[in-house]
Amino acid sequence: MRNRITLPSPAKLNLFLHINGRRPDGYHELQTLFQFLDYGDDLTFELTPGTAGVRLAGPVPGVPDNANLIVRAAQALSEHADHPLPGILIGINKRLPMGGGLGGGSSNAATTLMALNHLWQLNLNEDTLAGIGLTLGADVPVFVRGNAAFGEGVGEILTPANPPEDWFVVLKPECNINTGKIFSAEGLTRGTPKIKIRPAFEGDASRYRNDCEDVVRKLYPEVNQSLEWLSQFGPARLTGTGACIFGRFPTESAARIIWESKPSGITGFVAKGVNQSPLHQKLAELK
Ligand SMILES: C[C@](O)(CO)[C@H](O)COP(=O)(O)OP(=O)(O)OC[C@H]1O[C@@H](n2ccc(N)nc2=O)[C@H](O)[C@@H]1O
Ligand SMILES: Nc1ncnc2c1ncn2[C@@H]1O[C@H](COP(=O)(O)OP(=O)(O)OP(=O)(O)O)[C@@H](O)[C@H]1O
Repeated sequence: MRNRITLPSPAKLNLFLHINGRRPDGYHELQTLFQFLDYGDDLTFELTPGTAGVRLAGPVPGVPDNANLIVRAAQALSEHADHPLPGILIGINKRLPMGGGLGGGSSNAATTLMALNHLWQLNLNEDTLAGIGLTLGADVPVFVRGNAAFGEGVGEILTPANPPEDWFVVLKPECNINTGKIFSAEGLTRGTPKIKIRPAFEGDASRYRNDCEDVVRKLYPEVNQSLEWLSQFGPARLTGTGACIFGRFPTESAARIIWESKPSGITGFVAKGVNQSPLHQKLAELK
């Protein structure tokens, strides 16, 4: 049994995102296709016997520790313990932009649930962890399950999928977008009819679309400009509610050529789409 583990906390892309309607509680019914990227944050978990509680080695800028999804995930998990828990120190190597639509905070929460379930020897099953995750954010369950998936409901009803594992150029226009603001925007496309998602969409990237894109382009000219630039080289899409956008390429070298020519001032990265989460790959190696 190790006392210290470092685990990946990968990004996700919404390869497509349809909004089918609004529920009475204000949340939106979605259909989406999630894929992971082999790029993300790293979290280090260290048991500190003789102490109690959860501490972060350093703060996430702009996020008070008690609002950090890592701390909230650890607290939610600790309520399922039937034995005293040793203290834990968590280090964060943050690479994913916040408010980027890459699910960074949700992914951090899922990595924390998986890591502490192991280190605290709670033996909770995946269904229980995904259920705890959903109380923290709509995107947490897919990171707990670890398979590329069609998502329905608010993204928690998941059917494993196998989209092509292409390479992506991910660009982060210079703005942060609040998910709640986009979902409450007046002109948001909310009435896309539900599709039978399984066979038709998985491999047909030409049909991918994101219903948040029109509203985000109008509210954030930086996103509009970046989409216009990237779509010169093929279809470019928004992930989640933005601000990040992505273009897909069949090889790493094709993606890197476009990356090298990006306009100055835009940040981002090149990464491979993967259908098994890097978190689950690492956990399988540790077993
Ligand atoms: C856009 C996606 O990233 C697609 O994967 C997710 O649906 C967003 O997931 P998330 O960031 O975990 O979102 P949450 O933290 O659960 O929700 C933030 C806010 O967005 C709105 N929200 C979110 C998800 C959803 N299906 N309908 C909504 O209306 C709600 O006002 C909510 O208070
Ligand atoms: N550990 C964390 N890492 C990043 N953000 C966090 C964390 N904990 C709490 N947050 C809060 O969550 C907000 C959303 O962060 P996140 O990185 O998940 O955005 P996102 O990529 O747009 O997510 P999504 O795709 O789920 O909308 C941040 O603006 C921040 O206030």
